Amino acid sequence: MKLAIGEISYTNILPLYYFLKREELEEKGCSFVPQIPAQLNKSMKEGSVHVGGISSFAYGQNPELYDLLPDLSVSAKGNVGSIFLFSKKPITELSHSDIALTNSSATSVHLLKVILKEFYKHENITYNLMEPNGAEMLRDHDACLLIGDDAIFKSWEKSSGLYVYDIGGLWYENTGLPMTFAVIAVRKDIARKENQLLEELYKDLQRSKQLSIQTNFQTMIQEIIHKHGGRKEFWDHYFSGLVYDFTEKEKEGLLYYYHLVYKHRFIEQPVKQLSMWKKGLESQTII
Ligand SMILES: C=C(O[C@@H]1C=C(C(=O)O)C=C[C@H]1O)C(=O)O
Repeated sequence: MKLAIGEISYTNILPLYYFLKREELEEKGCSFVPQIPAQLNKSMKEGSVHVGGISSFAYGQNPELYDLLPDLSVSAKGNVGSIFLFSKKPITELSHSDIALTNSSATSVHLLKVILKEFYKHENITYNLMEPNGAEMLRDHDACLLIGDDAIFKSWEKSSGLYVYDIGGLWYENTGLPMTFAVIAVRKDIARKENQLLEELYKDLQRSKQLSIQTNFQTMIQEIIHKHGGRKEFWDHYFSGLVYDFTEKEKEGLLYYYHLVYKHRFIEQPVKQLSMWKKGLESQTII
């Protein structure tokens, strides 16, 4: 296997993958590995997956292992629409509470911890990682955090008197910055060995992103409705809130996130630079 490509198994990343020429890539030695973010983070670190979307938090834990593919990310400037805290109490009253966290995430669980500590000054919160099942999580906890399709489906349930907070929105209100939830990373060892194939994949990811945007996500949305249900207006609104670029502004937001997760010691080393992959060359570190 030349290139094992990780594919986050949530709807949010689909625009980057939907129009890939999968068969051509497979003929050239690529394979696709669909997994939830927490599994992909692990597979990339261990080396069984070589390139693809991972939690931006996972890059921050091991920046020495990866380069980031330029102009690609899963980000939001404000509400993200699929990362929610469902709470029995208002968010201002969560000190001394018990919160269940989905075990599928890395970025959002730490983002929530940072928001509650840094911006709300909450103390003594107990966090428990659990399978992403909202009803189970809320049985013995004051609140639960869900991400991806699990969060979307839970948000469709009839209102049950819960307070619902969009974590991307809370980040933006407090920082004025976008938040990058997933980056597209490549292991540095593979980037050197498989540079040409990587270039082809990169071009194809860019093409998929462009086609998705040009077609207003419509072909993709038809298929999503068939698979998951939901109204066209819901999905139109969802994709209009997601950002697939990785400009200086997203980088600024991400570096500020790394600053805060380091400040609260969720990562061991500060991350002040991002190492970007560059076609045909050694990676470049940018500030
Ligand atoms: C936008 C989202 O971002 C996801 C959140 C992740 C995390 O919290 O680790 C990882 C990958 C992203 O696909 C989402 O959950 O819908």
